[in-house]
Amino acid sequence: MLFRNATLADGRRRDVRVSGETVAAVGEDLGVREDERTVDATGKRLLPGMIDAHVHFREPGDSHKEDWTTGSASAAAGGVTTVVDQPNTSPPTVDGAAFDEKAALAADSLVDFGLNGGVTADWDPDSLLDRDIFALGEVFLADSTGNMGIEEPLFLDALAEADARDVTVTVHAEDAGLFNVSAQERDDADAWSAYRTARAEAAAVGRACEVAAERDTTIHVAHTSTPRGIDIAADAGMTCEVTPHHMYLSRNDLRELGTHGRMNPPLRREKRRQRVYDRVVDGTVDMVATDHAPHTADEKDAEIWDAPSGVPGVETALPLLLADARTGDLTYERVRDLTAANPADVFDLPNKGRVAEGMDADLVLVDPGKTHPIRADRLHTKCDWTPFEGREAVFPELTLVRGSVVYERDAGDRPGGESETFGDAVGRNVRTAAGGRDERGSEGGRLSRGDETESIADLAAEVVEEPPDEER
Ligand SMILES: NC(=O)N[C@@H](CC(=O)O)C(=O)O
Ligand SMILES: [Zn+2]
Ligand SMILES: [Zn+2]
Repeated sequence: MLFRNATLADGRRRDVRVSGETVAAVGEDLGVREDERTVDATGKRLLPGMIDAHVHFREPGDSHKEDWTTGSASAAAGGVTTVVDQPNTSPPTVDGAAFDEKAALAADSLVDFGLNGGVTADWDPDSLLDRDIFALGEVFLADSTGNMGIEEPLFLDALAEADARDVTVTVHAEDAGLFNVSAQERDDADAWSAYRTARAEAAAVGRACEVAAERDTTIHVAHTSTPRGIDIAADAGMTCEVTPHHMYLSRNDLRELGTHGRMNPPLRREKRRQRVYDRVVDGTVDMVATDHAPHTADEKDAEIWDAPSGVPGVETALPLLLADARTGDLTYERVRDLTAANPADVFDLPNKGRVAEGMDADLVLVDPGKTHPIRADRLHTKCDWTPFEGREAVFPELTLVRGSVVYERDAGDRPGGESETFGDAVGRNVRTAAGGRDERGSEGGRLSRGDETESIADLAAEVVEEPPDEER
């Protein structure tokens, strides 16, 4: 397959040839071969597929919310070519048998995948870490969907087990001891945000980074939602991700979203949202990951204290970022780094994340000139709703996973329209494909940052003093 005259993330115009599973050549005029499909990419952007390091595809146990077929179709249509599934399924992915059960289900995936291993009192590190897990996590330092919250001693055990086998640990950082219990007297949707305070996140991020640094290891902080949490992780030399809902939605949106806008960590004040967005723009944030957490609309239509936490997002993340690249709020290079190059570096996927010769042909073709409003009924997640209804976004026309077309839409049609087609379930475990954990480099691909870990204890202490409503 040959993409002719495509514009890459850095603005270069190039022909890109795909041969088998990889990018065979990137050049100025590669010449057309008779036996290959040619795509005229003039005026279009050809980007590396998104690596979404945080999704919940709900199998086994909750396939009425999502399954690997619908979740991965949603990913493919949104330009996501690798997903990382989290362990809070039923049963939870905390031992070798549970991992094997999930791995068999993931064979339905249209896109490449990683499967994380979880930590609970019942986990079995020996059998779990013997499998090709992607990372250990998200380790729940407070309860979220699945009630997998653990206490610090178990977290320390998990850090040691993972470090001994060179597995990265990812953390859901909230400190339930700092939740604002007085908010429980309220019954409006905003009460959830008042309850799970910004301070509870910052303190938990600080503490998790501190204990990791003391043990001379690193962690990746999942779904940071506050500027303070991001700064603490970055200053500690750790990595972090931000979700599209924390980039684009704030407590102001809860009037309209109601209980559908409940998630962990919750939506923050508008001022904090802006500062989170600034940190995505300036590169303090390492990656965008969706925390795609589907629940049905029926389930979400409950009292605020009864509704499940989580929103879908895997299909709309890259399209929303590309809409911002169109207006200039983000550069295409930043979008590439946030969605592909950085997750590939942080999680050690050397064949993914860039459009270059020899890399996996995980590619997304978009026409930056064409925006479409996000409509729930045109998305492919089983949960059938979106918190981003009506927002303009730039959807892919073509998505390739290791050279196979997994999603294609006629350039003239709208997303979710008649001319849309999906490919076969070609997805593979990215750890197994790389030859398993033992054969990967021992250094991992963590982004290097200054060694400023001494100040973490101070930062964490400072956070505990901080008044809850201060805008930091
Ligand atoms: N984010 C959420 O609110 N929910 C997630 C769990 C999680 O990531 O904490 C889910 O699995 O539903
Ligand atoms: Zn979480
Ligand atoms: Zn999650």
